[in-house]
Amino acid sequence: MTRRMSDGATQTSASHIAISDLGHDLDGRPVLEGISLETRARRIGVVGRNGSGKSTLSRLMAGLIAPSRGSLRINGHDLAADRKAALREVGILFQNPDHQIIFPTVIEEISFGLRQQGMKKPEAEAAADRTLEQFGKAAWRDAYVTTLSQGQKQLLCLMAVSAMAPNLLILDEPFSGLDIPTKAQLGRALTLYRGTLMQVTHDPRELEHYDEILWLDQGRLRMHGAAREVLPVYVEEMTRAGEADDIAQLSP
Ligand SMILES: Nc1ncnc2c1ncn2[C@@H]1O[C@H](COP(=O)(O)OP(=O)(O)OP(=O)(O)O)[C@@H](O)[C@H]1O
Repeated sequence: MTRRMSDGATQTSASHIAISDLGHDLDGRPVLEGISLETRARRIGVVGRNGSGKSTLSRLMAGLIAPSRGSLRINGHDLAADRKAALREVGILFQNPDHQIIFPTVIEEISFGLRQQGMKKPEAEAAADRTLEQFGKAAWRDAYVTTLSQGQKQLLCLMAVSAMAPNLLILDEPFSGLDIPTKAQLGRALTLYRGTLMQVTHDPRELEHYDEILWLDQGRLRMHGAAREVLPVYVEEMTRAGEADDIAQLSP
């Protein structure tokens, strides 16, 4: 549950994710099927090959789309049906920050989500200023977004979702395309986050210190367990697949 403290700052805590027999169709074709899991882990990695359904699962978890079958609850809420709960419970970061940023300046962008959560403009700007301070980026306040690099835009998106203090933060490959130092700096910023983090990535090295891994394979949950159990099996299978030539196969 998110709690607002006396100084106006918010505190987040770990989330309870409960998924039962979840299935989802896109263009009349099942892209997720028979997914059931329950977890209260704080750091969850999602792996799987291209097209295995990772982004679709992320969007379902964030309540951006409703499942075709089964149920999905975050801290007891059906987020696709309850947009107010979704704004409070979940934040999502996508791969391309340009798809996420809508305002011309940094302070407007960070304040927007807070206003969506019901804050008045001065209160939202004060909370946005606190977030900028926490990240050591107070100097960015009035900067135009167009002057930021891709990594800086991604950090802005991270600050904007962090300001909303969601209990579940979903990262859908936000670090692909960033250089190594920028990745490291964003990674450090994430360690400040106290809620549940779910990160989609193709790079198992990013998940070594995570608690649990979900491995999706052709829309099904192939494995769910501790990182030390799942990652070695996943890496071995991906290495084997890399030695084959299944990229040559076209879908019917
Ligand atoms: N808008 C859409 N309409 C129809 N099919 C879609 C749509 N978006 C995705 N798909 C299909 O759904 C399946 C799962 O896609 P999804 O993007 O969830 O996989 P992914 O694991 O995130 O892939 P990647 O690693 O390439 O990002 C794929 O077969 C994809 O082609």
